[in-house]
Amino acid sequence: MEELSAVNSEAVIDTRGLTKRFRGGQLAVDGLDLTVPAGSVFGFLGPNGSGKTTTIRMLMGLIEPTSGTATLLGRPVPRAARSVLPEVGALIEGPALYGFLSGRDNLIRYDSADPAADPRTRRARVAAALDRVGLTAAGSKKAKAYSLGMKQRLGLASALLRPRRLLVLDEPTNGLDPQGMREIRSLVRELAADGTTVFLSSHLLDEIEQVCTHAAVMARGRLIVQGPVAGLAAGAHGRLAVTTPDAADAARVLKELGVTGLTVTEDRVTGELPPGDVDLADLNTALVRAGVRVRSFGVERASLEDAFVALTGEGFDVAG
Ligand SMILES: Nc1ncnc2c1ncn2[C@@H]1O[C@H](COP(=O)(O)OP(=O)(O)OP(=O)(O)O)[C@@H](O)[C@H]1O
Repeated sequence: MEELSAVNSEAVIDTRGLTKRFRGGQLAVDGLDLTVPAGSVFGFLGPNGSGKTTTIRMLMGLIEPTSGTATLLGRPVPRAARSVLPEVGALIEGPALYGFLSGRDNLIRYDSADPAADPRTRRARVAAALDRVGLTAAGSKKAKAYSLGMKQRLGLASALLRPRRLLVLDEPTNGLDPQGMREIRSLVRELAADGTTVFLSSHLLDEIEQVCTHAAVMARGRLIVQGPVAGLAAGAHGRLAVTTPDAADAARVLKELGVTGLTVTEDRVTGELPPGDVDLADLNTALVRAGVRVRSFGVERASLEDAFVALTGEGFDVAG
């Protein structure tokens, strides 16, 4: 595993060798060392079946690890789950809602089931949570009349009925239309701006790039890489791209200068920059000297997808 960031002493989630082997022998999570810094929006990224939900279920004390350790907010789980989980809001596998109750009454019911929740402040906390997720106007509507995005926001509201230091969201935008996705993403950004650490799983690379400050990439139960999102993408080199009517000549010159993996179309050449320090100005000068008419010249920023492919040697090909 490649570690791109220094271990944060203020880790909100920290796991060492966390492993889950299911009874059938399936190794779902394999020796996970995960460090989620305080204040981050942390994306837990991986294709379907890579072990994300199993990890989250271990963190939330829902299933026992086979081996390894985990701490949440500095305290060991599952041992200290009782004392630590009240400070953690979680949304796992979609909210359980009563369709015949209003959004507001769903939250009241949910809060009433929490022995640690103060009934005297219940109505005010429910109103504040509805307001937080933009459901004040729809609060009296029956939940069965809610769109999927509204249901998901109501689920988030249930995680926000008391102050939380950490929110754990399992695929919070799964199944939502683009508008619903945008709403959840902007809500996540707002919550993070208020100082809550958000840990969210996703199989969508662009989602992680849009909302997360940090990410960890899982594949087949193993952690491939973790660190700041900007650093992860930088781990894959950007591709040089030249637009020119003299593409074949350009490719020949670039090849001589050590550019590899060249692709040539009618008016465009792209390729991998050679390792080490390369002055792009020298490449451009060489092209011009060779009589190549350059229309545009630059390096395309590597995406997290490029990084994933570079790290695993396989495409990020997921269903759904
Ligand atoms: N209760 C279980 N018993 C046996 N195998 C399981 C169980 N739960 C999950 N698995 C297996 O463990 C592996 C990891 O599953 P997990 O649900 O953690 O992946 P995931 O990354 O969350 O994917 P998804 O997004 O599809 O939920 C999969 O191969 C899955 O089939």
